[in-house]
Amino acid sequence: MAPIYLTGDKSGISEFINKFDIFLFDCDGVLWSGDHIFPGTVETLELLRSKGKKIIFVTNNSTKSRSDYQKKLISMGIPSNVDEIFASAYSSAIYIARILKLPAPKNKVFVLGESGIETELKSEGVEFIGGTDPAYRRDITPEDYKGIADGSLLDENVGIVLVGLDFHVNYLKLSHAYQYLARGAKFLATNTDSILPSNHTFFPGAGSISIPLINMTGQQPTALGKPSQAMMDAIEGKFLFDRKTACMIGDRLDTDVRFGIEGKLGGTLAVLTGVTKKSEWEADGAAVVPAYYVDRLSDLRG
Ligand SMILES: O=C(O)[C@H](O)[C@H](O)COP(=O)(O)O
Ligand SMILES: [Mg+2]
Repeated sequence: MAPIYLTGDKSGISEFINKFDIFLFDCDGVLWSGDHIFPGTVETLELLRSKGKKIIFVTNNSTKSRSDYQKKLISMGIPSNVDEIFASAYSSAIYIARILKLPAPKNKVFVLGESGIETELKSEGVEFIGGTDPAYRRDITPEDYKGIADGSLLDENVGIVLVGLDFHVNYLKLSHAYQYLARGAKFLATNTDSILPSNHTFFPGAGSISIPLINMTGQQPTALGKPSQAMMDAIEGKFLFDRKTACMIGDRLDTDVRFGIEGKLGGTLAVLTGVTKKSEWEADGAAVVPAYYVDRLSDLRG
């Protein structure tokens, strides 16, 4: 069924808003593009809150922790508290600590990613190496080749390799990560988004960081961000909402809209300020089609 276009349709917009009690908001490509907030975003969230709607921020961006995101939201004029924020670094930490629960000592994580992952792993008491450690932010040396090959530079307690968006990925980190996977470590990814919408264009996404390891091992990582229903279950478990009264708002079909559809939410709204273009769901046989769409989030202000 073709999605309902709401931009400029006042009665359609109020019918849409009245239909839902809770809105799950994607961030990159919907609220902002990098550090550039889209005009009218603050007012649109205020409008929904003024109508008693619950708002949860659900982002695949693992570079920040929930408290980092709270700071970013507040810095952009969006009042929020940590409890309203669900990010892929957090859902990954929960999965590792509370679901995977590998027996010690071989339960340490080798991180390919930024501080957001480290903060959330720490908050769940999960040990890790790699990540933002400056010891890995350098060129590989002959000593590295030798030490990696004979294992003297590897940590035998690493049982998991977790890959997220890493702005400092390099040959040395990939070499360590590969060795751990080759030794049987679990291959996890915070998310597999191919590109990152930022500064009104696109940059390599987390999914593009794990590709070299997929290529080397032939393994696919277990992805813990949208559209993973493990994340939806965790959100529902935390907020105890009726899925039929919830709507997922996002800029990507393969993560956000699919997340809402497979999560059996009452609705999905696609916003055309990020990754997905209308032509993608208009294509013959398009697998994922949103229920509604707007040109930009602020169109919900009518
Ligand atoms: O590369 C990435 O990790 C993604 O592009 C980014 O995280 C998307 O974030 P979201 O749109 O889910 O807020
Ligand atoms: Mg997005």
